[in-house]
Amino acid sequence: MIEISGLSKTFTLHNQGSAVIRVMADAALSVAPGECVGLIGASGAGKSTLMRMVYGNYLAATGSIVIAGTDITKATPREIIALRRATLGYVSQFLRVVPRVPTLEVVAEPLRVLGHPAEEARARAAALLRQVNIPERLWSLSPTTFSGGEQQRVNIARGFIHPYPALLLDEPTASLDAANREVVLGLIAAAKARGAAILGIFHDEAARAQVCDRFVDVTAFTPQAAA
Ligand SMILES: Nc1ncnc2c1ncn2[C@@H]1O[C@H](COP(=O)(O)OP(=O)(O)OP(=O)(O)O)[C@@H](O)[C@H]1O
Repeated sequence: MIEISGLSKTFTLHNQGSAVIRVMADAALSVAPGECVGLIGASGAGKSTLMRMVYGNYLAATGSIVIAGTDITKATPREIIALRRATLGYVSQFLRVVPRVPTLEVVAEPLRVLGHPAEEARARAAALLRQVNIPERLWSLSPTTFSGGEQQRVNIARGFIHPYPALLLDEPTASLDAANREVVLGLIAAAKARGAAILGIFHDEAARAQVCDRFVDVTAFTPQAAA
């Protein structure tokens, strides 16, 4: 479902004499349907950079990232948007939303843009918000004033509302208490059971041991190690 090969990345620092730094060389990994692969490696090894390339936010210098048949390194912006709508979900640590949109609508939105009727999308959003323990009195408010943990749970509800075939998770349990952490690990397990291919960064070792089937150490892709 996710096939990465020969992937390398350089950053050009335009404000520092156009210095070019190589941060990744010849990265390769694959994630099969129903599998959760955890990215590990020291701070600065390139985990976030790799995730951003898979989501299409960072350009690759060389190589390919094929997701459900589309090579995101060569896709047009329109193709990337279509892939993100239907196929490739992403749950980041932080919620970014348009101000003043109620929480229920924020969570329902991914289904709305896929053409699901408003009532169905809202019902599904309500069920997920209940599951991640966001009190109903908050659903009509914008999540911008919510606590860190509440915002993260809204983000998780939004990220799991559509059954994406491929899912990227960046620290999905970072600011959660033990009970909510278990809820999120349950959502991840359910996504795997329905066949999602999941690539994640989890600093929480117990969480990653519980949901990951295997790990890829990105240190192996740093240019020094590859040289
Ligand atoms: N936008 C950028 N411009 C220049 N260098 C960058 C940029 N983003 C990342 N880097 C560099 O790429 C390398 C990998 O960073 P990255 O954030 O991917 O590491 P990480 O493994 O996710 O670290 P952490 O666990 O601390 O989040 C680092 O040396 C970093 O300085």
